[in-house]
Amino acid sequence: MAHLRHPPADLPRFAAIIVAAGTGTRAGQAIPKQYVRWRGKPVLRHSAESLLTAGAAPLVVAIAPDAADMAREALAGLDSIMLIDGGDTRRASVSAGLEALAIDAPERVLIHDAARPTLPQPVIDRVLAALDTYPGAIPSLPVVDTIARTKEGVMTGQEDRTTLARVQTPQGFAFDAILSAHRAWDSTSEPTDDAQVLRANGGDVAVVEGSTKLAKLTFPEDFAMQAAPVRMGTGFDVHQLTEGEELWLGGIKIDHDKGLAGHSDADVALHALVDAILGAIGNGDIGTHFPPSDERWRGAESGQFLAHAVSLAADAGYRVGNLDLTIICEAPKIGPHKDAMREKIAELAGVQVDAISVKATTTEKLGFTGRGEGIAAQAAATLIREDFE
Ligand SMILES: Nc1ccn([C@@H]2O[C@H](COP(=O)(O)OP(=O)(O)OP(=O)(O)O)[C@@H](O)[C@H]2O)c(=O)n1
Ligand SMILES: C[C@](O)(CO)[C@H](O)COP(=O)(O)O
Repeated sequence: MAHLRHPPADLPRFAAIIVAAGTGTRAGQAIPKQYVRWRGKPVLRHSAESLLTAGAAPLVVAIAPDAADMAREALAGLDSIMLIDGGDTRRASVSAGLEALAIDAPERVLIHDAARPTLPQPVIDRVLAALDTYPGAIPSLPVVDTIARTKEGVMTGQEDRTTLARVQTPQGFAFDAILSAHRAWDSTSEPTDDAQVLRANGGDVAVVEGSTKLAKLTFPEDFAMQAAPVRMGTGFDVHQLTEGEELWLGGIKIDHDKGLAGHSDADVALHALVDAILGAIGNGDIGTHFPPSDERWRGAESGQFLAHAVSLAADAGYRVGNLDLTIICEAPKIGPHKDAMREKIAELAGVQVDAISVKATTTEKLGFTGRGEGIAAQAAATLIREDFE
């Protein structure tokens, strides 16, 4: 496994360290979490492949000494990998990786948690680009929740979240700067990341945009979403037909004597599709993400709701497989508009038109749809795990 190769000339040159020597105690899996199969392959292999594809050479992987067989199996067939023994803490594992690289020191190094399997190339690019200016760079996400200070179960204050960020890996460094910083660290305390180590030694750290896809697998529930290669969800919605409103259905404006009433454009068909997608990823419903109490969504085009649901599915590791929609009304006639709706929905969902079905039915003049008081829609969605062929 120690066949080192150089990256193609057009790729940025850097070394990388993946720290994979932890026990994964909080994840509660039968084996350390970095060796658990996740989205088709061991957790560790995902980011190893991403870093190698991005041009990391060599890629040092710090493992627990008793996990060598699992590590070799997880990384089988990958070139440019150096397996080394990690330490008792994350810091010690990183230090061991840096010392292994110091023998033939690279200019730059990325340090990454094995526990963050999905590593988008644009994040690597942003971190490396920041190293042109700074000795350190970290990907981060904004804090979206209120951050409270607490004592004995009672809130005692709050932080100004606009000054805070959630820090991820890979963290990038000028190699000599991070090696010196680790060597100088006072080992009576443990840093939670390497940016702290660099800053403690006087190095500036740039903050670049991270990715929700980089989420760390920490607890058992973080593994829950990964099991199924295909997930399905259903959605249902109703809006009232009233005079003086435009009629939007399936992303298409239809000439009709009445339109649907609602906080947004009231496109009942797209709303049912949004709920079907959110249902498939277990992420609430349209009201959770676009509450009617929020003035931003007054009169909003529902196409943006569908596009957002698709992006949430992508964040969870899924793409749309197919969408099946049934519109329930006496009028207008849906048939003449079906193809336009299919095309619009396919565009919003990022799939081919043949993955979209639009059907319509009446309720034989029964009930509120039969009396023309409203339109209902129901939908089913399948989502396919991104790595599933
Ligand atoms: N002695 C250690 C401890 C942690 N890590 C690595 O540091 C990363 C981030 O740590 P964390 O998610 O906390 O992993 P664990 O320490 O394994 O988890 P836990 O705290 O639940 O045991 C992981 O990829 C982990 O393998 C490491 O290389 N060496
Ligand atoms: C390095 C890190 O992933 C940055 O967010 C994080 O600090 C690791 O913490 P852990 O407790 O070792 O998981």
